[in-house]
Amino acid sequence: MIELQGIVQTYAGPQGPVEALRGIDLSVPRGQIFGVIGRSGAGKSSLVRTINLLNRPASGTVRVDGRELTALDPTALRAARRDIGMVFQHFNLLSSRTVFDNVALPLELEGLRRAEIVARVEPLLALVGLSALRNRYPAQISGGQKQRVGIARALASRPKVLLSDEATSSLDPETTRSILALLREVQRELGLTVVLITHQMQVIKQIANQVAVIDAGRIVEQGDTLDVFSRPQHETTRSLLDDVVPQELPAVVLDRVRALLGGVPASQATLLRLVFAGADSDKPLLSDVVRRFGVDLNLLHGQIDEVGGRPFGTLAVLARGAQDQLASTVAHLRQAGVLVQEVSHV
Ligand SMILES: Nc1ncnc2c1ncn2[C@@H]1O[C@H](COP(=O)(O)OP(=O)(O)OP(=O)(O)O)[C@@H](O)[C@H]1O
Repeated sequence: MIELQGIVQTYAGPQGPVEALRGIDLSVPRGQIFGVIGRSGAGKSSLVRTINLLNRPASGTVRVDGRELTALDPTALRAARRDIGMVFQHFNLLSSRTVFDNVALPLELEGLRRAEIVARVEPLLALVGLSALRNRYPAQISGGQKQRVGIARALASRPKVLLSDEATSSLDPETTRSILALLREVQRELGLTVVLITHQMQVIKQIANQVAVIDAGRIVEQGDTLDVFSRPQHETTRSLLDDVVPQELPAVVLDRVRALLGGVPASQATLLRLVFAGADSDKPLLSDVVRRFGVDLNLLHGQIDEVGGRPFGTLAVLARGAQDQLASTVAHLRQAGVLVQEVSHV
């Protein structure tokens, strides 16, 4: 649905040119919620604004729904942009217009008649849960409600693509959850393709089917969100993930392991970090290995969660038994689809 090829973006900075994007290739399939995560200054805003050419890249091509936007003249580009809605961190509402009139604005600019505008805006206000607040002004509603207005306005032109530039970054955690749930609902209901940029892994975890990690103007890792959460490859990904899925065991757990291991020969115990992702997390695998191989298991630490709506869990387990029992345990878990890491630095 969205194809970026060889995107380079350079700004004139006070100390010379700033290379914000250094050759980005990205392919976003139709109907996905595609998250782009990176630290401050990594190039996220530059990237998302390239998709609707709010930022025209120095080089590279942008294709949306089969049309090469970078090749269109200004009139054709204006028309093509109606297929691409955008939601902003600071909402960008007009303070002198009511909720209804903010949502209606893009339709007025398109030249639609009042009756058509009313027919489009009413259901959108219902969809975002704001029908009752239609006559309020932005100063009279909360941050979360403002973002609902922003989402309804972005949907007014019936876009196929919705871009979200840090849409939840200035909201509290609970409001963030409700706005992300709304984005997911409208994505499903309208069959949209959503590209969402964020610096919070929590946002990716809650909503994205696929994720790309951007670092210093380059995509350093991308894939299915559950795969990236299970097997992060790049240091930046691991460090961003640490907030929601601790990559190392806490010191207090390692202390407990040392206490449990007192006097046990090294060959007869192993500390395992297990990652359960997707359907595999439903199987009774741990009781299974205890029964089959006669190992002892101590559950030390863990969390069970959801990533992009699918089950995801990590567990730290101390397994004790004879060498062959331990080897069979690890092999069995791996065969069942569990990612098993043997932690050696205890
Ligand atoms: N208009 C501009 N002029 C000069 N430099 C810019 C401009 N816009 C962005 N930059 C620089 O380009 C780089 C990427 O910026 P960008 O805003 O895309 O990053 P970001 O990941 O969105 O950061 P943040 O999360 O802080 O908004 C940064 O080094 C930034 O300072």
